[in-house]
Amino acid sequence: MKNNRIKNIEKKVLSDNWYILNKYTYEYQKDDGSWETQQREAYDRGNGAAILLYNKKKGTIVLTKQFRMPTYVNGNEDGMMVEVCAGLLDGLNPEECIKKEVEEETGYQIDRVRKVFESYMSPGSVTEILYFFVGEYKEKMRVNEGGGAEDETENIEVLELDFESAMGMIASGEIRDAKSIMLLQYAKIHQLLGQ
Ligand SMILES: Nc1nc2c(ncn2[C@@H]2O[C@H](COP(=O)(O)OP(=O)(O)O[C@H]3O[C@H](CO)[C@@H](O)[C@H](O)[C@@H]3O)[C@@H](O)[C@H]2O)c(=O)[nH]1
Ligand SMILES: [Mg+2]
Repeated sequence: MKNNRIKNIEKKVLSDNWYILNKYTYEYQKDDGSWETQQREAYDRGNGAAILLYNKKKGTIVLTKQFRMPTYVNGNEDGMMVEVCAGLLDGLNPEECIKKEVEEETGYQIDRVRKVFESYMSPGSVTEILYFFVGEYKEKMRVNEGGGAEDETENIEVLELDFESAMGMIASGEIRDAKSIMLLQYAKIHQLLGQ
């Protein structure tokens, strides 16, 4: 940490039930040189990785569909979310993590992935940085049905969609998950699936 305008950082754990909610109190030096005390809560659930699985020949991509409680309590009618495959690092490096998640959630065993960018997803409240990948899948790489890890009570449906229909689902509001929109737009801009 290298910001001379921040000092005396104190951390108080507000909740450590599943992930950790911390309250930070610190002094911040304003433009006029004076110091003020600030407080910010930061939810720490670790970092994550996400991937767009695509098949250039077929013009298709693989997405997941699952119930997301935080969206259900905030206007998402049935709580179901269509998302790219993603998961928390859980001690692995981003590349190892995403390959493991791809196999667990979608059933594909892929050997090559390419990192395309990284992003803080909600910098005002969540500590998480997310690493973004793209990777090609082929039918012969399917080793199981996917669906998510049993011990994590994940119930994930695997969707194989035409790339252009998925782009249409952003416009229609059927896809409204930030990491998924970012990767789909990356694929469009860089013509990953051709024109
Ligand atoms: N019991 C319990 N289980 C939980 C809780 N929160 C999460 N879990 C379980 O932990 C699993 C974590 O699954 P991952 O696949 O590793 O993570 P993810 O939830 O898919 O995370 C991805 O999407 C997030 C939301 O967009 C991203 O924030 C994250 O970086 C990653 O990309 C969840 O599916 C769920 O089963 C909780 O509070 N209690
Ligand atoms: Mg996941």
